[in-house]
Formats: sequence, structure tokens, C-alpha cells
Amino acid sequence: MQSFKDSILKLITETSTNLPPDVRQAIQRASAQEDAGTRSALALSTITNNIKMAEENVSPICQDTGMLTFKIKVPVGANQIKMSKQIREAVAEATKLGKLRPNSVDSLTGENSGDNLGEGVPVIHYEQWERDHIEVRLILKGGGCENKNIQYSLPCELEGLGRAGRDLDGIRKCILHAVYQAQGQGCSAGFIGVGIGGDRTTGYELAKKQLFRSVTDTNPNPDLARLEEYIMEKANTLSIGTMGFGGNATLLGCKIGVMHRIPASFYVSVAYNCWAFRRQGVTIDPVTGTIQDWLYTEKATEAEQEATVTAENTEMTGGRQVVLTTPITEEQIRDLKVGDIVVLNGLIHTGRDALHKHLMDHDAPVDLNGGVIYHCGPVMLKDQDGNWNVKAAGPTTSIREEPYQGDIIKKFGIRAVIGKGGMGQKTLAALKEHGAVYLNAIGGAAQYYAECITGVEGVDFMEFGIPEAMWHLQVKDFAAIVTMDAHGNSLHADVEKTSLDKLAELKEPVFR
Ligand SMILES: O=C(O)C[C@H](O)C(=O)O
Ligand code: SF4
Repeated sequence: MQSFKDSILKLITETSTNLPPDVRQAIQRASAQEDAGTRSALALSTITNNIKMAEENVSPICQDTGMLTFKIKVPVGANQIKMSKQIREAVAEATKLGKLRPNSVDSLTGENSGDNLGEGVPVIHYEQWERDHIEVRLILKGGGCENKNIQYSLPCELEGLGRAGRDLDGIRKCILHAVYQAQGQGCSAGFIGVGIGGDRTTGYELAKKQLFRSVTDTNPNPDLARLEEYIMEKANTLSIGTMGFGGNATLLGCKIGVMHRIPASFYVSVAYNCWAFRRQGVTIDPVTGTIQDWLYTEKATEAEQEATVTAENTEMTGGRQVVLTTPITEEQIRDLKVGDIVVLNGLIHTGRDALHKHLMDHDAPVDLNGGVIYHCGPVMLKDQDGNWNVKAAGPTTSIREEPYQGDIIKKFGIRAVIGKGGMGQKTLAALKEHGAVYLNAIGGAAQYYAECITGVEGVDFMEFGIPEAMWHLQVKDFAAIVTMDAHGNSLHADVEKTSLDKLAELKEPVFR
């Protein structure tokens, strides 16, 4: 087992930087379905670009390299204690190499362990089997989509859909609702794993386990196969679209598993995964520890390859492009409308949960007047000369800052907030009152945005850890879409309303 650690390091690197063919094909199919020239088509072509860049740069597809979850099958007699030790070493090394963001945080103190190790993490599940080789599967599931997981206890009442009963039709309603409630916040278009039955814990486990299935497989249970097909068709009529911009592609995959339950409980658990669906797998020789084969290698058909060409040709035709350089004036901001594409140049500052909370009752370390806050926790590496390099830097889910954002805009004179998934009424009101905009960047496009960052001017609050620190970044041609403007308009509110209407159209029973 000498090479086991190296094999795991390869698996982690590949998972973080190279999306498997079944996932790529699903994204390509979505691009082909999307109407050319729309915001969603633009987002999908940025995503396609980003996937390529990550593979070429061998750098994280998304800066949130997620919760590492290993699912391992071992022959009788394999030493799991030794395997776990080597897995932990590989995880720490992958972090040092910038293939993973230091993403493990003490839940009570907030302290970042710096190496992705910690109490209970990485998550490693072992299962024995009768075969001779080891199989290791890994999923890197990020926080934005994890926060959109949802569990239903049947019977229940659902917005738009009414009563969901304890039958296949009730399950159908729960799954549709799960896609609706995620909106764009989990970086749609997404994939879902559904677990029917079990208790609360095993239901979620079953849901997550479905994410290890190939996107293209067919459910062996004919009822569930029918339900999966139905959900794929109908979820894509909700018009949520990529990043919640509205559009034809909302769901890229749906996999449903079932287990027994106890009479009193009936759970439907849904694990939502963003488009950056990072999961890979290998078979490993138990004697040497070397990789024998990669899993998830099925290739695209010719028709799918043709669809890729169409996707790559997509270019944004609608919307106005406005080039802005920081600091930005109130007049420039009030001129912007939902749908405009802003191309930013100059200095911007990252800030997420810890910083927003801190700024509520402290001064900022830099002048933020006319400034731009970027909801982002980048992957950063220090080079030999002690300079910081940006390895991945896409946006994080903005709604977490909703309690603070309006006050922070007012207190510091901020003119633009960049993030993803949109924000709520309180922020919308503050944008109008103080003259600011919300710019939606493409979630997960961490390589695309890293390339727009031309320099790291400095950093404050390193004690918050790398993702939560306040990085001062010089950007050039950083493009994002105005989705909330200073006139009270919010694309997110509009899409939410339209999709609720469409959801309500699916209220009538289908599976009896
Ligand atoms: O933590 C991050 O950088 C992003 C997170 O995965 C999110 O989607 O909000
Ligand atoms: S930012 Fe988006 S793509 Fe990245 S992990 Fe979060 S939900 Fe996934």
C-alpha cells in the first residue's frame, strides 16, 4: 500500500479540477437547450469556459472545494486505520498545493484548521465487499448547494403545490418543491439526489449516495425511473435557469433511491448539488496502492459533441455593457438597470460572513467609500517570494449577508456588492436609498474570475482564515450582471415569482 497516499492525492486533484464526462455532457446538453443570447446562455458559456480552464490550470473548478466525502469499498482484511491515516495526509498535502481551499473550521471558535483536517472531517465511509480490489469514490460538495438540501416529513403542505401525501405523488411534489426552493442560490443548473424513507439521518445519507450514480444511468426500479424522468422534464419548465437568471435549464440530473422506514415516519430527503458536481472514483490495487482504473469515464456520443459546438458559439447579445472603474460614483450607479453587464476595473475587497459581522460594530481597515465588496472566499497560495497568488475566486452565496448588507452599504458608502444568488428586501431597499447595485457573478466560475484578478494589494483579518479574510484585489475586466438595481428592481424576486406560478401548474396529481 506504499502508493495509496499518492493515489488519493491524484483522486483529490482530479476531483477538484476536472469534471467527469457524464457531468460535462449534462452541462453541454443544457447549453444546447438554452436560447442563444440570454443571460443563462452567457452563464453557461462562462461555466463551460471555466471547466476547461480548471482542467488546463489543474486548479479548482470552484473555490469552495467543499466537504470531502470518501466512499470506500474494501476487500476483507484491508487495514482501514492505515488507509484513513494516508487519506488524511493526502488531504493536507492537496491543501498545501492549492488543490483544496482550507475549508475546515472549528464550529464553536470559527478557527480554520488550515489543512482541511478536523473533528470528523474528512468524512470517510467504509464498506466491505467480496471483491479483491479497493474502490474509492470522492465527492467535493460545496456549501452553497449543501445549504439548499431539504428534508420533508410527509404529509405536508407545500407552497404552490398544496398537500403532499404519503404516496408517490406526494414524493413527486416534494422533489419539485426542492428544486423550486433552491432557486439560483445553489448554483443552478443543479443535480439532485433523493432518498425516500429511512430516518432523518439515513434519509439524507441515501440522498447523498444517489449523487455517486452516473448521470446517465437508469433506475432499476421502474416507478422511480418514471419519476426521475418526470422530474427531469417538469423541473426544467420552472424557468429558474442557470444561476437563477431565468431560462430552460434548471435541473441537470435527478437520481432517486428508496429504503424502508418505520410506520410513523415518512421522509423525503433531497441533496442538491451545484453544476460544479465534483465527484470521481478509482479502483486501487490493495497490495501496491496504485490506481488501476478511473470510474465515471463514459464518453460523449457524437450528437453530444455537436451540442458542445453550439454551446461554445453562444454569445451574449442582449443587455448593455457598462465599464466602471472603482471608486464608483452614485450617478454611475443610478444609471444602471437590471440586465446590464458591468465590466469592473480597479480595487475591490472580499468580504463574507465573519467580515460583515465584524464591520457592523467596527471601522473598516480601508476606505470603502465608492467601493465594491465581493462576496468571495478565494483559494490563495503564497509563492517563494512571499507574495500571495489567487488560485480560484468565484462568488459565494450572498443571502447569508442579508441581515448586515443594508447597514454596511449605508455605513461605509459602498456602491456595489458582487455575489451570487441575489439578496432580499432589506438589501434591495438599501440599494435604492443609498445608491448601490447588486452584481451577480457566475457561481463556481472560480478560474474565470481568478484570471480577472491582476494583483493582490493586501489582506486584513487573516485571523478569520483564508476564505473569510478581507482581500484587497486589483481586477481588470471583471464581468457581472446587474440583478438588483438602485430603482427597486430585482431579477431574483421576478424569477422567484414566475417559478412559483409554474410550480403551481404542476399541482394536479400525476402518480396515483
Ligand atoms: O464558500 C464558498 O466559496 C461558496 C459556497 O459554496 C457557496 O455556494 O456559497
Ligand atoms: S459556489 Fe456554487 S459551484 Fe461553488 S460550491 Fe458553492 S454552490 Fe457549488
